[in-house]
Amino acid sequence: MRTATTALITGASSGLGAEFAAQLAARGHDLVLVARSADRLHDLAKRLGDAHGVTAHVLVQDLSAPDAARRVGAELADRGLTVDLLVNNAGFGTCGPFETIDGQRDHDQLMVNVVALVDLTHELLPGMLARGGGAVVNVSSTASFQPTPYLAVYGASKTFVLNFSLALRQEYRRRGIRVLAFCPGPVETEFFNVIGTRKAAVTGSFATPGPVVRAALRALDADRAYVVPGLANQLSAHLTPRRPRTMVAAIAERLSRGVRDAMAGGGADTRKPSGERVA
Ligand SMILES: NC(=O)C1=CN([C@@H]2O[C@H](COP(=O)(O)OP(=O)(O)OC[C@H]3O[C@@H](n4cnc5c(N)ncnc54)[C@H](OP(=O)(O)O)[C@@H]3O)[C@@H](O)[C@H]2O)C=CC1
Ligand SMILES: N[C@@H](C=O)C(=O)O
Repeated sequence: MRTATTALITGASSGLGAEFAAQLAARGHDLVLVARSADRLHDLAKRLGDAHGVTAHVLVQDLSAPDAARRVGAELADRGLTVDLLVNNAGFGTCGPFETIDGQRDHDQLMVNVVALVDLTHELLPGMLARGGGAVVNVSSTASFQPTPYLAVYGASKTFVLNFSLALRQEYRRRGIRVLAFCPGPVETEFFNVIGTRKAAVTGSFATPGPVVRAALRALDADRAYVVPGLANQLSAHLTPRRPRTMVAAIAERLSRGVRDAMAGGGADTRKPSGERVA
């Protein structure tokens, strides 16, 4: 008899995704862990299986591939797995003046942050509806609430994720499906190594993954539409949309010049994380 519910988490090999996996395992969910880094996923699956007695499956997939979600769906079917909670977390950013960013890298960013997220929802939502319930957590960002000069494609990808999630929630809220847009501000993860500078965190204040993911799961439990962890992040998320859009974009450009300068050789701040924080 099937008792545990299963959560599929993309980008589970590090950062927020690994933290979602740990907190969901502690709640008793079986897991499907998706990312490219096979060794990290297998280590995490073993660790969480040993610690919490859950079953953690590993599914190695590059989500920038055009048929990534179809491959994930086919692999789940082969293994006889169904998914009750989809956490679309995998993602990365690019930054700097637009013309300095590699076009293929931006293309791949949209494939992972946007296309794979929509495609995986297409793969898994029909099964949730057929079984009478389920949930989707889409990882957006505080970058979703305004234009983000020098992170133009990244911010726009997260605006897509926010609005897609809010729309989907309205479509499915009476059919047993919860949809949450999770909009964290800067969090200490490998995100800033990948993007190339800690200056990409324009506020300069970092949270740690534990409390931020706890806030997401509390919001999911409460069936909230979206959540912005941290008071300062909430204030900026809720105040900026009330100003003229062009003014917000102009202010954002001034505040983000550190990102531009860092990518021109100004140097990244490489401070290490310490303690647990919700920025
Ligand atoms: N850290 C922050 O300040 C914030 C992050 N976010 C969002 O949180 C999410 C998680 O990022 P975070 O944990 O911070 O960063 P990390 O860099 O620590 O984790 C990113 C995860 O995404 C996976 N990933 C990246 N590219 C691909 C790919 N092509 N195919 C499959 N998986 C991929 C990585 O796995 P692998 O390399 O093994 O494939 C990794 O597991 C992202 O969507 C990010 O935009 C939102 C707001 C703030
Ligand atoms: N929200 C963070 C990333 O998405 C940031 O502000 O850097």
